[in-house]
Amino acid sequence: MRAADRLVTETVRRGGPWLAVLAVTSVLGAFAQLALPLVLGRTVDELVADGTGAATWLGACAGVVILTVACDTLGVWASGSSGARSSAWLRERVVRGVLGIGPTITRRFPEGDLVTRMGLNTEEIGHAPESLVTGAALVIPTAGGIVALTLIDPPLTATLVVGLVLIALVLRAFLTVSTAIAGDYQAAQGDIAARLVDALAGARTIAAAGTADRERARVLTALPLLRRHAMAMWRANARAGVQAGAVVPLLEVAVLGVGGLRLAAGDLTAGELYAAARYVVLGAGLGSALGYIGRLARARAAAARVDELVAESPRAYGTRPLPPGPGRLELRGVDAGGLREVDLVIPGGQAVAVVGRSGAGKSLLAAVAGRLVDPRHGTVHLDGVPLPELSREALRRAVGYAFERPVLLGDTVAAAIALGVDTSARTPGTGRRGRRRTGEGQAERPGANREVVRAAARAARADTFVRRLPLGYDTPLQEAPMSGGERQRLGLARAFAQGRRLLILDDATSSLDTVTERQVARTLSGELRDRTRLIVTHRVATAAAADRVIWLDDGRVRACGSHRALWADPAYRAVFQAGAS
Ligand SMILES: Nc1ncnc2c1ncn2[C@@H]1O[C@H](COP(=O)(O)OP(=O)(O)OP(=O)(O)O)[C@@H](O)[C@H]1O
Repeated sequence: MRAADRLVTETVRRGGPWLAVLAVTSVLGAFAQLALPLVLGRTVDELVADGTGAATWLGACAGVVILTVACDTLGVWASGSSGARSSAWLRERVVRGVLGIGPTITRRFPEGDLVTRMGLNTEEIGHAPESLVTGAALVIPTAGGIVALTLIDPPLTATLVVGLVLIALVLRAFLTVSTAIAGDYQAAQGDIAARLVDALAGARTIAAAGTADRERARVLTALPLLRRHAMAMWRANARAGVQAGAVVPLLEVAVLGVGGLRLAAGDLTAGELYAAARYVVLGAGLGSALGYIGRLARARAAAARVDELVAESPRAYGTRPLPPGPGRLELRGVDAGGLREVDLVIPGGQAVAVVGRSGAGKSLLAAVAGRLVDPRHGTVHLDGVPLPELSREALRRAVGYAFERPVLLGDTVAAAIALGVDTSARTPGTGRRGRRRTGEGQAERPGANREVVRAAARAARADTFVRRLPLGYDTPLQEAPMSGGERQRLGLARAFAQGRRLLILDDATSSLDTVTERQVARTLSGELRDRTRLIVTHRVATAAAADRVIWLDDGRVRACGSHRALWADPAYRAVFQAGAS
């Protein structure tokens, strides 16, 4: 729990100035509470005596009550604001961290579980500032109670201290137990979210199979567990509440008994006895920290889950730029999960097809070639530079990826294509470069961006259907329902617009009709021929059109050569005849 506690502390510190306001109001409120019995006691004594000073003390009572209410009100505001700031800081950090790790994060954490950790759990940690500061402020009346009782009558203090030790033990045990229960509860929540996200991703399949009921049961598998944890939390709460609550009346009885005897003996005044009874209740008020401790327990449990994300090392980038070169790719002794001992040299400017049966490691090779995945062993060089030594910017500009099922990101169609585009990029096939606006020096020339986007869309044969959309390139993505092939073409356009030296197409033309695929193939071997092209494919025509073919089998390079030469091997032909399955 130590790492989780560190994360909670760090998050609390990010509450900003509102945290200070919360601390001040909590401390002032606590002192006001502490002062109330004193002023009430003095008022009683004045009234019992001649009553001449009673008005002054009544005024003091009113002042203390007003201060208490003001502190409470401002405290609520400050706790909300500091909590919101803390959560916002943590969310920013976690989202940045998770996105910085790259695609491997979803191999460790299911997507729904990730969303729960980044959403619900970070919000729970956001309650920590209030729980910690307000809870800690409860120590003030307790300490004040001890001091005041000591001043009134030292023997009464011993009674209070014994009661406080009992309450502290109850609270400590409650924190430990409820942190564990809250962790189990949150894990069950994550499980439900993970299954739900899977179900939503497969909504079409579920509808087609008519298995919605079965799916509902599968998504809610953890529901009984969730209930059990919730009940356990309530039981722990009730147990601790009863234990801490029982101490207070017992203490009161003990103090009133002892105090009564001392009043009879003339060692205490009636006002002092009244004040002593109030201070005991105030001192034992530590028991009301239960609510704060419950919230703190949930924050700690949530922090343990969020810390697992924060502890994942983000992908490290180097600082080197990419020197001029043709886009030569070299893999040496690469081992990565499903890939073993891969040694390859792909000369710059070649179109290389990657073929093999399903599961042979083609996508993994594509991922390693552009550093979506780092190999466990071995190195990948682009124009002589190991990929991890390249700066993020250099890598992003050099490598463009297109996938079989591209996810389009951005507000509009143009933005989806321009994702990650540097407008100094050369427009595909034109040799022209987009220009930056001079003068201010920061803003890109919008026209340049548009030029790159259009050229890339033309190269991917997407321009015609995009122009037919209601607002053309400015059509919001949500208002542009697209077929699988159209999405693939936008995915291709995005890759063409971005990757200046290496294009990696992972089954990225599989949904295109034959005519469009042929047109894209012509672009690849025509205006894009100056870039190295790594094309994962199941289609024989694509392999035949490539300069050479890498044939993968069970994670290893089985052969590498021209399609024509490889075709002589019946096992190679079988890769296509069997549909690579
Ligand atoms: N990031 C990764 N890290 C480790 N192993 C991986 C990774 N991605 C995939 N694998 C494993 O590598 C093997 C090959 O998967 P890959 O997706 O590369 O096959 P493929 O040849 O592209 O198959 P298909 O033609 O069906 O798409 C699989 O066993 C998979 O579990």
